[in-house]
Amino acid sequence: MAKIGVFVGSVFGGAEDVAQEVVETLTANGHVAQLYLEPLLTEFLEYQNDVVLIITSTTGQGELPDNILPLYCALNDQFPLLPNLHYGVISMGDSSYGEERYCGAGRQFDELLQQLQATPLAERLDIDACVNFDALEVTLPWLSGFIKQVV
Ligand SMILES: Cc1cc2nc3c(=O)[nH]c(=O)nc-3n(C[C@H](O)[C@H](O)[C@H](O)COP(=O)(O)O)c2cc1C
Repeated sequence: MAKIGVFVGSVFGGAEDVAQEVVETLTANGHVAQLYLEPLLTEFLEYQNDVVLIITSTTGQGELPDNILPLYCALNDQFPLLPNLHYGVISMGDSSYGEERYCGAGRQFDELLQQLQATPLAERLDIDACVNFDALEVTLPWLSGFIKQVV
């Protein structure tokens, strides 16, 4: 049983819907999962010896949604090293915005967590709204692989 924080970045609610399903699945698998919709650095740091999942859409031109941007900026500014943190990133986007911008928010978060010395438990999942109308179709198989890596 692991303690898993699910930190969400969403503009129109799609990533939030995915995150709610993810929390239900994690809980059904015996983990203690908590959803954060307006995530703060203090909340994130409570997981520095545990597991976090970032589930974020991309907005603007490859940018982070407003609700998760303060957490990203605080991590980037304070730059706390997190060598005991394990994580996963589910990044939602749309490839019609172009390669540079596609899933930019999740990519930025993934890169930052690697710089902070956290360890990914699975390769980032990029979900393309052009291809996957139902994000859960790709999320749930990815999540079952992720869960197997959680000790
Ligand atoms: C105004 C706007 C800007 C967007 N910009 C990007 C972008 O730069 N890159 C990308 O991959 N997707 C972009 N998207 C697509 C969204 O990330 C995608 O539709 C996502 O599933 C929305 O999730 P949400 O409902 O949680 O916000 C954009 C969507 C909108 C409406």
